[in-house]
Amino acid sequence: MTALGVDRAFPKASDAAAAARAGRMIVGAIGFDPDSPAALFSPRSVVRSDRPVPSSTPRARGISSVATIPAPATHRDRVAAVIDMIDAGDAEKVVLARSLTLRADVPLDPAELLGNFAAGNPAGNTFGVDLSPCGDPDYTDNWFLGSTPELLIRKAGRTVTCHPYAGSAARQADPADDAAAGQALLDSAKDRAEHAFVVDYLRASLAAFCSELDAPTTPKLLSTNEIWHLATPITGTLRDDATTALDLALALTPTPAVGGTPKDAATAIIAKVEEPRGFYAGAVGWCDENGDGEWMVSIRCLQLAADRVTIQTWAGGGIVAASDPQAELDETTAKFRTVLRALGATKAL
Ligand SMILES: C=C(O[C@H]1C=CC=C(C(=O)O)[C@@H]1O)C(=O)O
Repeated sequence: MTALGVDRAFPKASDAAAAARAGRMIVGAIGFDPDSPAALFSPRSVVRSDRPVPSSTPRARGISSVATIPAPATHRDRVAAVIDMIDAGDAEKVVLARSLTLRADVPLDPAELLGNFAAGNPAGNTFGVDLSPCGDPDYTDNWFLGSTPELLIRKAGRTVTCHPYAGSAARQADPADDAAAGQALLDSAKDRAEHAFVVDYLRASLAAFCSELDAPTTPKLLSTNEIWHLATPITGTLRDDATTALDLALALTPTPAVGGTPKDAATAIIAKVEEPRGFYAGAVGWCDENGDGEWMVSIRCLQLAADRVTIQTWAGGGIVAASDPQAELDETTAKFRTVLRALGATKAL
């Protein structure tokens, strides 16, 4: 779907949700903090197509690293501190993230990056959103682009679908090693527990909206080019078809795939421990005039600044009692590869 022109911006997500219920098309991005300004808007026109985003081969763009926030050792320390908090009973799961600031030698074209993301993960959900509608000057003419595997919510008529991902292992170059890494993930009690927090949350949250719900108790093993994941397809039937896709997205985000369990305790810990996430780990998508639509969890993504050479990207991982700080740091490093590949920077870094 391509949305062109801003007819009206809705920096308050609740205003956008009211407009969607009144039959307006809404597209854009919601931040990790639901109270931060949203880049949601009613477009002037929309072009819908069943065809995937055309892919392009990433070209080397002289990408260099400017900053790692926080330093890798600090991320490890934060993971250790959060494990202590979990042991003390403050939360059961907390997703901790870190970010990289990068610089390109030449200005980057958002349309070209979109094609690069599409090429890196054809089965993924490629997105590009102009963040200007949020109204914060820091985001004017900034683009938010990525290729996420994770469907927060899709609504078509009364049918809703979620496809949560949680539990990760890096893909390996050698096919036998790669298959073993996937199998080890599927067999890992720690990763199964980390995944179950997300499915339990969605089951409980969707029960408030759905008359029927199918949420399997056993996850599937799926992969992107870079990562093996545990994932569970969930489907439900809405009780009230006046509920829009945007209502559901706002009710669900952030799930424990990017926040934690319990939700409020985990997000309070994230706010205390981490730098603000901006639009990373929020949601990106659309809701049409009938309330149908699709919202993706905004991970495996970057923010391209108005200068077109400054890039910020994030990667996170779920921390549970059995997590290991070094393994969590390595997991975020592996997750950065989706973005680095789209930037043509895998070798450079
Ligand atoms: C938070 C991210 O991934 C989430 C989605 C899949 C697997 C995850 C994990 O294994 O921790 C995370 O929950 C990210 O990519 O930044």
